Amino acid sequence: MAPICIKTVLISESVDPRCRAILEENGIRVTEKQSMKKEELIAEIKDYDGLVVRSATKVTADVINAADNLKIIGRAGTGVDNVDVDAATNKGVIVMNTPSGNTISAAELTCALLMSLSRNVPQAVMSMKQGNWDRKKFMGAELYGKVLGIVGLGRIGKEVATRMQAFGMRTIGYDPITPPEVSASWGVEQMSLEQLWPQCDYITVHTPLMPSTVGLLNDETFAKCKKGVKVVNCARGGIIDEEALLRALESGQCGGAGLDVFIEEPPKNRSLVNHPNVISCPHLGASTTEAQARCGEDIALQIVDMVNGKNLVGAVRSGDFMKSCGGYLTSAVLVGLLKHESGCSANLINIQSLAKESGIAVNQSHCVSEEAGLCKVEVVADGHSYKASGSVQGGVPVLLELSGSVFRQPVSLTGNLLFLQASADPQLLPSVAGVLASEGVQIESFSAPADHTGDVWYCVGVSSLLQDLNVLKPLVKNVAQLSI
Ligand SMILES: NC(=O)c1ccc[n+]([C@@H]2O[C@H](COP(=O)([O-])OP(=O)(O)OC[C@H]3O[C@@H](n4cnc5c(N)ncnc54)[C@H](O)[C@@H]3O)[C@@H](O)[C@H]2O)c1
Ligand SMILES: O=C(O)[C@H](O)COP(=O)(O)O
Repeated sequence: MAPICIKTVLISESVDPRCRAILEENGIRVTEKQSMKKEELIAEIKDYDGLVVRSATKVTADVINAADNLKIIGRAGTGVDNVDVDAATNKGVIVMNTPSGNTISAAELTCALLMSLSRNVPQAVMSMKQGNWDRKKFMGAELYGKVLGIVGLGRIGKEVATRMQAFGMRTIGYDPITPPEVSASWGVEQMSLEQLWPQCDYITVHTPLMPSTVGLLNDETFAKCKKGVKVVNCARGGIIDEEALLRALESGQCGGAGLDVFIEEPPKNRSLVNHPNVISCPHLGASTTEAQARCGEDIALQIVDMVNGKNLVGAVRSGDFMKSCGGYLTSAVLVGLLKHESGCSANLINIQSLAKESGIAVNQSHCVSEEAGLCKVEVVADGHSYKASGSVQGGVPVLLELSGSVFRQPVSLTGNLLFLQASADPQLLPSVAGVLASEGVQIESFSAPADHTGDVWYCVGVSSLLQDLNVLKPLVKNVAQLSI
């Protein structure tokens, strides 16, 4: 991938000092400013190329749109629900996280809450501190032989399962993505939620917060559970509906809850926190020295790798399509087509959402090809069809064919590229070179197709993009440019 220039980074939360040190060792100026109000952040962010946050900074569309230079939002941790990823993507800002740095810590806190719920440890501690010695009130129940339902069998769900199996718990679970045979290999039997609810003595949720997981446990689903079921939420506030939980605790349908996260943090409404059968923490899942060291270090290294054009690790959405050859090629073709059509500056990160907004339908399909790794993309815009095929060679995405023109050599999709469609003419290159020179642009490479019949596509590597593509229009039938 092409390097991205990051000279200044704002760290807006308490992130491990290794993060700052690594960024500074790599020539990036770092400012740390914590607990800023929204208006302060909006005023501050204008000057920075990068922002590093944890979960408390709300990186809303207002903040992103105020950030004229912003290229990267780094989340030192897992959840990016505090970042408006759509707004960032539309503005061409990469959002990246460090999803595995705090997995063990979050899993261990979940296990601690499960154990505390079974033996009323926090309540007993409080009672002791008040001078009591109450052995009857805090009668517990063993975890051994009980059923633990795990909703969300990703990184944390898996670690919780294997730890709680050591206590003799039977672990069952549900995840729409993790295949049942995979979770079975670490001892979790998968089933539908309808089958899961009535079997569980304990339920723990480990999904992201998204429309399909909001209120997974609600009045209706609590009613399907065993009376007295105990629940843990160490994932995100709202996956267990807070009002339904309170009702279930009051009716005894829920026997206890361990909560590390809340819809509003800190919660203004303290009804759950103050309930005698609730034990809670102020979002401490990732608050260990080890997790913070990993996340702080990882996010800094990921930013440095990106700056050096080495790697794009941890990118949340842009990364998903940029990591694949098909996604890269689709984005590159779209940037070429739309760069001068859309009012907003198009780049490889935001182009797919800009295209969607412009009503351009992009269909990516995969077909089995004899040439492994070959990828073909067709973009239909304004009734014209543009087809490209490419692959990744030595880690570099290359273009092999553009709308019927098969290039003699693969064209590296890096740097500033000019695509020209014209009828084959030996005078084309000198004429184009003359126009480019008069615009102060040098030719760095030239790729011609193998077959010169009819209108064909050429690719010209240039020192910089042209201010106005119209200067080439008298010489060519079609022209597009992009910077990668
Ligand atoms: N309390 C904390 O401090 C803390 C720390 C780390 C992570 N977290 C949170 O924990 C959660 C899990 O993190 P992770 O790293 O395991 O994520 P992950 O992406 O590895 O796993 C999430 C799993 O949820 C599954 N899922 C998605 N929709 C689902 C649904 N409707 N029903 C069931 N499963 C569904 C996904 O398929 C995935 O396997 C996230 O919300 C994350 O933000 C909290
Ligand atoms: O999603 C996460 O990584 C956790 O919720 C931790 O958030 P924190 O970095 O604010 O502790």
